[in-house]
This record gives sequence, C-alpha cells and structure tokens, in this order.
Amino acid sequence: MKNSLTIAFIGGGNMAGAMLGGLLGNLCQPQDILVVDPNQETRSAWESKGVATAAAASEVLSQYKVWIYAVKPQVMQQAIHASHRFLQKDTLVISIAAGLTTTSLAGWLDQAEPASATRLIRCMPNTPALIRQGITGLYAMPDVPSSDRDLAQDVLSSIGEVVWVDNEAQLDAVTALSGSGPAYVFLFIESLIAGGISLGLSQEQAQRLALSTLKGASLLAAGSEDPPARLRENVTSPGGTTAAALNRFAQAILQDWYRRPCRRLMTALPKWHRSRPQPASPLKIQERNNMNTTRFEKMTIKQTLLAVAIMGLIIVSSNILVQPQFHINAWLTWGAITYPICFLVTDLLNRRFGPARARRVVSIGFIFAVLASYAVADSRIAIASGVAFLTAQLLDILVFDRLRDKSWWKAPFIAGWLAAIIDTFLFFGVAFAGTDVPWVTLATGDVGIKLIINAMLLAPFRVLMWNLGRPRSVQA
Ligand SMILES: NC(=O)C1=CN([C@@H]2O[C@H](COP(=O)(O)OP(=O)(O)OC[C@H]3O[C@@H](n4cnc5c(N)ncnc54)[C@H](OP(=O)(O)O)[C@@H]3O)[C@@H](O)[C@H]2O)C=CC1
Ligand SMILES: O=C(O)[C@@H]1CCC=N1
Repeated sequence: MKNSLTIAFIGGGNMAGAMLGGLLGNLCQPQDILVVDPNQETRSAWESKGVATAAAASEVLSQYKVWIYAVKPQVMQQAIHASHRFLQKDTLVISIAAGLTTTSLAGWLDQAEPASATRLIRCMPNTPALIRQGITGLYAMPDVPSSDRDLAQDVLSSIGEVVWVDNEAQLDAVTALSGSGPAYVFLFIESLIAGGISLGLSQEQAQRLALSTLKGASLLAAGSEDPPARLRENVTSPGGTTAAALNRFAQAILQDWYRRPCRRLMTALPKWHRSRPQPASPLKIQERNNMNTTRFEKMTIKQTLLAVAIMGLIIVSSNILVQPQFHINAWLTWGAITYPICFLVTDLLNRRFGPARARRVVSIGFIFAVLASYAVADSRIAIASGVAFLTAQLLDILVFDRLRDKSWWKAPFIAGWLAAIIDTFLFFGVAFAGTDVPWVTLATGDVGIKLIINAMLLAPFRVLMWNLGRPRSVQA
C-alpha cells in the first residue's frame, strides 16, 4: 500500500490530461498516479511522463486513495461497472462527468459496495487546470464526511480555484459557465484574431493584441472594485467607435451566441448524455442551425403513414364533434377539446423531423381530412375545416421553427396560440357565417378553450419531446 496521496484516473482523455498536468510535480508525483484508459495512444502519452497505466480496471486500483472518473457520461455506467469491485472502504470517488447526478452515480456504485456511495463527490473542473489556473465547482452528497470534502478540496485547489455549491443543480450552471467556458473564450480569441487579420494585421500581431487584451481586461475586471459593466462603459466613448462596434457586437455575440447556448446547455444537461447522439461544439451547433435540414431525423414511409393516420383520425373526430348535436353548451363544442391535439402532433413531428416533413404530413393530412370530412359532415364544414386546418398548421409549423431554439415551451406555446386563433375564426367564419348558428359566440368559446387546452398540452409536449419528439439520428 502506498503512503502518499494516490490518485487513479478512470479515463485519461482531455480533461484528465489537463488535471494531471496541473497535479504532477505539485500535489502528486508520477508514481502516485494511475491512468486506466483503453486507448493505447492515451496510455503511451502518460507512460512517457512516468505515470502507471492500465488498459482496464484491475486489483491495482484498490491501492489508490482517490478515484477520479473522467470518462464521457455515455460510458460512465460501464466504466463504474468494470471498476467498482476494487473500491475500498476509504476510497474517495470523484466524478467530473457533466450532467450525471450523484443519485445515478451512487446507484451504479452501490451495486458493489453500499458504503462507497457516502464517499462520492461531483465536480466540474475546466481545462486551464493544465496550468493550475482552473476553476472547479464541487458538490458533495450530504453524508460525505468533512475529511473527504477537505481531501477533494486539496486535490482540486492544487489545479486552481474551487467553488462549492449546496444545490446539485447548480453544477449544471457551473458546467455551462466555467466547464464549457474556455471553449467560448477560445472561440472569442479566434474571432478577434481573424478580425484583426481581416483589417490588415499580421497573424502574430493580431494574436498578441487579442491575447494581451483578454489577459489585461480579465486582470482588470478581477482586481477592480467596479463591476464589468462600469469597466465597459469606461472604454466606450459616447458616439465613438467602441459604441458603434458594441451595438452590433454585444447583442449579436454576447447575448445571442453566449447567453442562449449557456441557457440551453443548462436546460439540456440532465438529459444531455441520453438525448444527444454526440455532444456538438458551439461551432457545430451554429453550422447545424445554418443547415436546417441536417439536424433532423429522416422520416420513413411507415412513420409518415402513421402520422397522417393519427392526424386524420383527430380531424375527422373533431369534425363530427363540432356539429350541433355535440355542442356542450351555447359556446363550447367537444370538437374544440379534441382538435388542439393535432397541433401537439405537428409540433412533435416538427421537432423530430423538421418543418419540411411536418408540412408534408400536414399536406397529406389535409387532403385525407377534407375527403373524410365530406363523408361524415356537411360539405361546408368539410371545406371550412380543410381551409382552417391547412392555414393554421402551416402557421404553427413556421412559428415553431422560428422559435425552436428558445426555451422549450416558447415554440409550442406561441405557435399554438397563434394557430388556434387563426384556425378558430377561419373555421367558424367559413362554416357558419350567414347561417342561424351563433358562430361568433361559438368561436369565442372555442378559441378560449383551445387556448387553455394548448397551454395544458405543454405538459405532454414536455414529456414527449425527449422521446417521440427527439431525432433518433441525424441525416448525413
Ligand atoms: N473536456 C473538458 O473541458 C471537460 C470535461 N469534463 C468531463 O470530463 C469527462 C471526460 O471528458 P473529456 O476528457 O473531454 O473526454 P475524452 O474523450 O477526451 O476522455 C475520455 C477518455 O476515457 C476513455 N474511456 C472510454 N471508455 C472508458 C472506460 N470504460 N474506462 C476508462 N476509460 C475509458 C476514452 O477512450 P476512447 O477515446 O478510446 O474512447 C478517452 O480516452 C466527461 O464526462 C466530461 O463531461 C468536465 C469538465 C470539462
Ligand atoms: O463538452 C462537454 O460535455 C464537457 C463538459 C464541460 C466541458 N466539456
């Protein structure tokens, strides 16, 4: 058994590499470290620094006091499964994986050793750890003894600063801010350099100016009593060049590019490893947004027929249920209750297969619905239903597509409300204007109930968006 602080990394890739770079020669020596990684190239790189490696977990792991799980979230369960039998009672387990809760991790660890789950700490470091300038968010399960917290703090403060969070969900915010943050900053630096070069500077000049500006501004912000907003104002002469640049730059870059992805990442993190085929870089996300067709699943003929059949069934039922014998009262029909489900179907199709394919289902559904409606309803109702359906659905698809990258509820809610209003007044106007039917009263009641039902359908949308509404694979 070794006496000094010994650390085993399970997964020796990018982040483990950054942490090891900061730890070696500082808190630990190469002989105190073990890296378990199936990748031969990764192991060779660590062996060349004098670090012991193993291709798979084995008994030797039991000699290491701290285990840092540094594998991708998708393979974490498998990595724990392969190693947990070598845990000792005093092993401190640290996970650096994004989005994997202590409950999941403890569950996987508990399969081997119930006591081990009480010695579990989650953290979120970042790559400047390599030069001991990292910052790590830390969260410990409530039962973790203070000696283990202190040990984790010692390990992680040797590669930079540490910030403890009381609430585990805050680690997702740490991930979005400082875990991923270096990537945002590097992209910002790349953009500054490219901008400088495009204005006539050499690569070297642009790079020096960009890096020095970032360093100087960071140090100034860190050392100043003024908040960053005040420091920004100090640079921005009224009506000057900075103001002109900031007008476009601050809004386009800092708000659109930085804040929105940060929020989206935080929202998505708990499900990230389950819902995404592969985590994409901000640049890839941007590229995907530009090439709308590549982010959606290809729709098979079977899926198309199923979607059309479901859509047709809802429309036909609603056409029957909107007729006078199915009026609930003077201002409400049963059709108003069933019909909004069409929009839930369209939104899920739009989310999973994209707007083009959602439009295709709606167009086929439209023909099918009008024909079927003739068989069960008055012809005027059938025409009204077709016109209203097509117009409202196309509007819903368009608005949903425009809002799809905002908070999850905005696209279905706003698109649904607009579509419900257009749909109702078109339908009742075309179907009943000039007849004895009190269509304005009915339409008003109908639209009210549709708006309420549309809001209620946000719950099933939220539940289904992660399975029925999620692209299973992305088109090449
Ligand atoms: N990169 C970063 O800046 C940060 C990453 N993290 C977290 O760190 C973790 C690792 O990310 P990152 O370093 O970027 O990923 P990498 O892919 O660079 O590293 C993971 C390493 O684990 C290896 N591996 C795969 N399966 C196993 C296994 N069963 N047992 C042991 N090793 C295995 C991989 O080998 P192979 O390549 O052959 O699959 C790879 O070498 C993630 O959970 C991430 O959320 C946290 C903060 C920041
Ligand atoms: O991209 C990732 O998933 C990890 C988490 C934080 C930084 N990198």
